[in-house]
Amino acid sequence: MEEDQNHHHHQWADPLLLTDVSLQQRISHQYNSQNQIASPPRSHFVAMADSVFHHDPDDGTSWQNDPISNELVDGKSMLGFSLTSPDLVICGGSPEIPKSSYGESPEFSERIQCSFEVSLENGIKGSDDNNGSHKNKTPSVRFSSFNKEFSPESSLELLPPSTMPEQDPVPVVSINEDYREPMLLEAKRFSQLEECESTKDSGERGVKGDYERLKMSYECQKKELTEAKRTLEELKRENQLKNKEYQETWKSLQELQNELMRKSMHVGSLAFAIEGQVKEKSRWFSSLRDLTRRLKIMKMEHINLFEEALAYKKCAAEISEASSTIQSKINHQVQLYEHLKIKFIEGTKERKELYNKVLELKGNIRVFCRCRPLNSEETAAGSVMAVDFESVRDGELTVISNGAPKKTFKFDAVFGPQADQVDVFQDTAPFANSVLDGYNVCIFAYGQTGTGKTFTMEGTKEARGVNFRTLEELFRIIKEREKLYRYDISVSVLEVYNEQIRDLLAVGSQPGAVSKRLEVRQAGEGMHHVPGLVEAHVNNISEVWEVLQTGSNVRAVGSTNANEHSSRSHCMHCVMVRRELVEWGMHKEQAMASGSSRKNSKLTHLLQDSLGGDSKTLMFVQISPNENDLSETLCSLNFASRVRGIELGAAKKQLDTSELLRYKQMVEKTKQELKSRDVQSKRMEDTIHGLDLKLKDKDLKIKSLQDKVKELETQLLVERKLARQHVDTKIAEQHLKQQQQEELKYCTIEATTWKSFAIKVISPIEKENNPEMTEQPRLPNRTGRASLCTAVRRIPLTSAPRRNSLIPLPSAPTSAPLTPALLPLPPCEVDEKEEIDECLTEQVIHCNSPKVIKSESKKLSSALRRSLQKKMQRKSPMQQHFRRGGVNVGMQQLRVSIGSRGRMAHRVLLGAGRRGGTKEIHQKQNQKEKERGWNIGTAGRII
Ligand SMILES: Nc1ncnc2c1ncn2[C@@H]1O[C@H](COP(=O)(O)OP(=O)(O)OP(=O)(O)O)[C@@H](O)[C@H]1O
Repeated sequence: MEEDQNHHHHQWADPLLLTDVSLQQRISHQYNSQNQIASPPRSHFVAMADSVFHHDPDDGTSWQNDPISNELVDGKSMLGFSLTSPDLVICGGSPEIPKSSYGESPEFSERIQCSFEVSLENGIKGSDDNNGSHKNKTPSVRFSSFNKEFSPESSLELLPPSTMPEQDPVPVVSINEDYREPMLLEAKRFSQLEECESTKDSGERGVKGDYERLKMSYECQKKELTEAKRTLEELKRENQLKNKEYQETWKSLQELQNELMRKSMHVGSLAFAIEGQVKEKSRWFSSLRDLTRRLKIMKMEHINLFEEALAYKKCAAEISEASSTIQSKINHQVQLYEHLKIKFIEGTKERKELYNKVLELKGNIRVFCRCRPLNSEETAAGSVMAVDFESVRDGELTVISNGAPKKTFKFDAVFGPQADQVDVFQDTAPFANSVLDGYNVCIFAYGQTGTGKTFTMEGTKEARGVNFRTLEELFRIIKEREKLYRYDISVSVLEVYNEQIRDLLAVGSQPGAVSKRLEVRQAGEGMHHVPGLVEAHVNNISEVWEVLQTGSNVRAVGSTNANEHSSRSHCMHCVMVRRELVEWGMHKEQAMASGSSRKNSKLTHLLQDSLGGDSKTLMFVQISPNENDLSETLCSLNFASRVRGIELGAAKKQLDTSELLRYKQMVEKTKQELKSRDVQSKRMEDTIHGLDLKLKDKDLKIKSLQDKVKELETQLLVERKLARQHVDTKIAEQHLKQQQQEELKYCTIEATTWKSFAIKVISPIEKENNPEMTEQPRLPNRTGRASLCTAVRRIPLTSAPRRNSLIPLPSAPTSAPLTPALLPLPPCEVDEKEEIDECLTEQVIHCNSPKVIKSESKKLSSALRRSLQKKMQRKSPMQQHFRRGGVNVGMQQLRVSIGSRGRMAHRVLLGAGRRGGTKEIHQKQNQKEKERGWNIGTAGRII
């Protein structure tokens, strides 16, 4: 812009210099030829950069010339200049300035190229006489601006006035440089004329001479005046013409100036717009850089994630391999476990058998003898002890009568008055184990009234009896075996009184109340039971206690001589145990009965199942220590001895103890093995569980990573697409703007009328999305001038060229080379489109370099070709033939013909009329079908 302005300045500065020099010459010439000027312009003219002033030093006034009329405002001078703008200087010219003087100006201006100040104060004839002192001064011209050829000290001076007093001073311009020749020549010519006239005057001194001289002078002046008048007229006319021309030129210049101003403004706005565009472009480039950087980062992340995913896949494969190994080990362990389980079951069975053998060795009916302590009354009465407890050892008991041992009894265990409930139960507990092993167990107490049967079996809250403790032991063992078995325990409490069975758990079973009559029945397998008896399910020992208390509270009680609170009845607690093997789901039902009993047929009937077969029986024979009860005691002990003696076979007792020991060792060994196997199996299960959890965690991680990779890929694709669209749009806009700028640059400034027309702007993106838009006819390119003020902007239809660094949309689907033979085929089906779409997607994702774009384009073309070939192959030759021949063939329309082997097959009946088309076409088609191995015309061919 600055250069342009300088250019314009130089271009328009020349007329200023031209005018100034011409003015200078004209002034010199005028004062030499006509010394008498009516109103001598004793003044100096100053030509400055922006205006020309006429200055009168006498009154100090200055006038500026009228730029339009080129006349001074007060009419004192005809000379003037106009400077309408800093760039444009228009010369008005004076009527006295001949045209020829303008011809010299360019050279002079070229040489000088400066503005200057002219001072003519002392060199003009007719100046004010009162200011004679000014005549001695030297007119001078001062330069105000110079190029490199002039130094700032350069000056242009007028010559000093003539020494002849009678003659008018002749202002002579002298220039102290070589550029003053034109002015010096003019001054020389004037001085020669002056010399000639002075010589003539010196020869004639007389009146005649004066007359003649005056006459000649008059004639001469007259002629000169006439000539001057004529010249003046011509100059006036010329001045008018010049004025007219000047006005036209002035108007033109004003228009041009206006146009220039508009253009300057337009250029300024364009510069502003360009600056904005440059900023926008830089912003977009920075955005693009940022996007590229992010893309790189995302690529790196993608690569890292991909590698991580691969590592995880590898890890998953390893885990899978480990899992399969573990699974095989588990299977092996499971097999081992099954084997051990079988062994365990066998061992358990063996243990049970051995245990039973041990019990059998000990006796299926075991008899414990328990003697209560003397009560307070007996002690107070000074009762004597009839039993010698000091000599009690190994189950032997000696009855004393009158201070001497009367009879010794031997039982499985003997508990004296000091033995508490815990001691008694220690030997009773193994029967609880037998109950859970599936044996019928019967525990009952037998004895005289008041000897402690109820105390032993039920006990008190502070000293729980055998019933409670046995059930407690049952629950303890159930807890131990809960992994192997599930047990269900129910309790029934009944009373046998006066040969009647009473359910103590039934509602309304209060003493004396009328209750439902219960009877003992025999089941199908010979088992005896009481139909309608309440069975209370118990899950823990507290429920057991409640049930026992309920039954105990409703027992029929009375008083005897020996027992103030005698129960007066037989009470029986039946505990039903149902066992279920956890894995096998087997069900077994067996029972335990306990009670306190007297000899009674009903009771015997009830205990029939528990007293025979495989059942185990424990009898507590309760005795009184009082010597007064000796006969009753001996009776009970004798009965118990018989019971024990009857059940214990002598042969069994004689079994070898070493064999029993060996069996015991085997049982212990099996138990240890089972325990260790259990621990091992548990460890393996825990390990497998932990590995399963790890595997699941890894699977979840892999899945989340895969999802993340997919998400990143999708995001990358979207961002690439957006960036590509954005950059394409911006490049297209940039391209359009550049083209407009180029058009503006090269357009000429001329007034031109345009017939405006609308051009639809098609962006590259629209063109991609609507390919048919590209097929619109292109308007012809305009040639010639361009108007700056057209109503519609001219926008080229050609889209901006793509950059290779960006991702171009593939144009293969429309530009793929299709051979004429392929063109008539119908468009691709959905699967082929999908294939192409896949190619496109793949291309969009991966093509980021020209090589890749080229290869992807090739891939796309080949995919298209493949899809079209598939399309051709998919249509069978027969179908193609029918399609080309114009025959509509469906399976229902085909006739079935019999082949050579008599098989039914579809046969095509093609009449010449149905095939359609000409014979030539038919022959060609036949030829093609033959080439493909099809012979439609063969009759009986199996299709
Ligand atoms: N081993 C013992 N230690 C302390 N006290 C006992 C013992 N045995 C019995 N007794 C007490 O003897 C009394 C009578 O006992 P219990 O009622 O159990 O006899 P019983 O045989 O059930 O009588 P019945 O046949 O008449 O019902 C009770 O007060 C009981 O507390």
